[in-house]
Amino acid sequence: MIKLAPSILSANFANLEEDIKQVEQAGAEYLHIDVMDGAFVPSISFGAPVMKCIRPISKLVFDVHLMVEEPIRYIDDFVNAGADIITVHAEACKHLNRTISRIKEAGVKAGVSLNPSTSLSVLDYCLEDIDMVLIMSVNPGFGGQKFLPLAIDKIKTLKELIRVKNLNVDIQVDGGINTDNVSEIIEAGGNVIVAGTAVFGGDIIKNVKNFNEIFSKYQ
Ligand SMILES: O=C(CO)[C@H](O)[C@H](O)COP(=O)(O)O
Repeated sequence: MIKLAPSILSANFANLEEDIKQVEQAGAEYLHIDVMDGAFVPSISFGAPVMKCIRPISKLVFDVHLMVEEPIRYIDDFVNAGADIITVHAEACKHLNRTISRIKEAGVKAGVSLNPSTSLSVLDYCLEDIDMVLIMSVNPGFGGQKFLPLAIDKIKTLKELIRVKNLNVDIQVDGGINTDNVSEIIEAGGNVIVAGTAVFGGDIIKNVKNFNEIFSKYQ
């Protein structure tokens, strides 16, 4: 199943409730929540208190992408604020194994994200323990960047690795995705598609429906 995860980084923060309701009404399944600390990435976005405020207004899967140094420090905060999935960057964790264990002990799904230049080999000793890999197709920190084509081979290789090991791990792809390039990403093996600008820029309901129409060809 291919799923759309609209990234609220590109939503209108003065109108967040309405924007979230629109993506939900239009048929998105996840809400991608980009948390940036101004250290691991240059920007600062928002933290668990904001997420706690939006949790009661939506039944979407809250898919939290922690772009923060040593995310282990914030796992309990985001679990208490209503996260369903917590994804951490391999590059940001001193102790990745411990961080994954902490997420799973807290009762939510665990994801590991890789920057564009990070090798898939960092997954060698954790792929069996996680629910999702997030392949960054831009350098994290900003919405509205151009998709990096190097992600395609990476997705294909990861998909094959998951197949050979007979695992049930989602491949999420994030950055610069729109209705023109999403088919190539799905054909490479991506099944959780993050889109910010291409969802929240313009007519939100129409944008979500356009993505879902493309997804329906692969279901
Ligand atoms: O993680 C991110 C940036 O670090 C964003 O989720 C990502 O860039 C999505 O935005 P867009 O679809 O506009 O590229």
